[in-house]
Amino acid sequence: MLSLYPLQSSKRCAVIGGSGFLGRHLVEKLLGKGYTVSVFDIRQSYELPGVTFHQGDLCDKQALLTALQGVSLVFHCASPAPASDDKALFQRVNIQGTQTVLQACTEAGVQKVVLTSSASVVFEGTDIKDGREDLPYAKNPIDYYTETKIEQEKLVLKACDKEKGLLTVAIRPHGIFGPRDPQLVPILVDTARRGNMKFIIGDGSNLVDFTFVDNVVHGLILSAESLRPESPICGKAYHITNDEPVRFWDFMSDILVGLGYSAPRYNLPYTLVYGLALLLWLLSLLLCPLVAFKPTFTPMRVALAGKHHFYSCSRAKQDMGYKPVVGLKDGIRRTVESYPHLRHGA
Ligand SMILES: NC(=O)C1=CN([C@@H]2O[C@H](COP(=O)(O)OP(=O)(O)OC[C@H]3O[C@@H](n4cnc5c(N)ncnc54)[C@H](OP(=O)(O)O)[C@@H]3O)[C@@H](O)[C@H]2O)C=CC1
Ligand SMILES: CC(C)CCC[C@@H](C)[C@H]1CC[C@H]2C3=C(CC[C@]12C)[C@@]1(C)CCC(=O)C[C@@H]1CC3
Repeated sequence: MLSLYPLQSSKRCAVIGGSGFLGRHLVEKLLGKGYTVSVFDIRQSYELPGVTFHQGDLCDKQALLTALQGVSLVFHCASPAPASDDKALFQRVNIQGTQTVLQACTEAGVQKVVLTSSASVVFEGTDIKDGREDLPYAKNPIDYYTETKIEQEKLVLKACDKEKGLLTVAIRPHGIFGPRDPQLVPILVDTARRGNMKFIIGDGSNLVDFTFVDNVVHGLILSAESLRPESPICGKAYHITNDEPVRFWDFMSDILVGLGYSAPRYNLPYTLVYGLALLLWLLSLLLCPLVAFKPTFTPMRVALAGKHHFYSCSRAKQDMGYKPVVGLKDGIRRTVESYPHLRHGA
């Protein structure tokens, strides 16, 4: 029963991965809503009044237990970056580490766990249009990141147990963007600066979701505040997007042009680029003991750039009243303005 730990304040929470892009936006919003926040992360990237930092690896249960003292709500937003492509690291952090997080939460008397999963858990490199949460998990995940995010989500949802007093939910955002994002805009600009953003992969008509970070934060907090024993959201996964599918290449062009770069113009056949990306990836695996090179166009990125992948968030609308708080155009404008150092010529 939830009354097992009555002394814990419902406004005291922990954000695991709170030094990262999404985690820090979440922490800032939580503070604004009157929460007291403990951040647990492998690194400390900022200081803020009202935040206690605990630096440590989430695979270390003792370190977690210290950070979770008196905490009733945990947001789990930590993961190695997809670009690392390090199988052992993903398994250790996303699978074993998540098991450790769940054990520590149980031992510390935490009542609610909100996982940041990913809509990619159902993406296998083929088109997804208006995908709902009942789509099966990818049988052939396209990379180790996706493979371990699937196992992580399963673990967290299975841990939901009203009798034991632990409620869990998984939020699945897609293509998060916004100020301070270390992936999407920096990789895009780096590729453009090297002269490799001239081409459109496929015919350019594929629709995808990109989600402004504030909308993800809104979905995370909404789910935490809706998570009660009688709520329909217990033990379930929810897509959280901007609910405005956009052509992948229009979105990329808006960011590039906004930052003073040219939009890609020439089309290349999807299968050709995907085949080349696969070949390069295999080569990088074979040659890694001799030379370390990381291809920009990985099979996952090519699939994301050339296929439809947009998701329905009607379940989140229905069960928790979710509605995006920032529109796509506004999100793109705010993002572009936040990267003066990445502008062309800067
Ligand atoms: N960005 C996106 O488009 C999407 C992200 N997600 C999910 O959202 C979550 C947040 O992603 P995002 O903010 O983009 O990622 P970031 O890399 O910016 O944030 C993740 C944070 O977790 C930290 N971390 C990594 N390993 C450990 C560990 N062993 N112990 C403690 N902390 C650790 C990272 O540190 P360090 O940087 O040193 O590794 C980083 O500070 C992730 O779970 C991701 O899978 C889901 C869908 C889309
Ligand atoms: C070089 C270009 C073809 C593409 C540059 C932009 C990409 C770096 C990004 C476009 C879609 C993004 C995306 C993710 C990471 C960055 C992109 C590939 C995720 C894989 C991040 C983690 C997730 O859970 C899913 C995301 C899907 C979209």
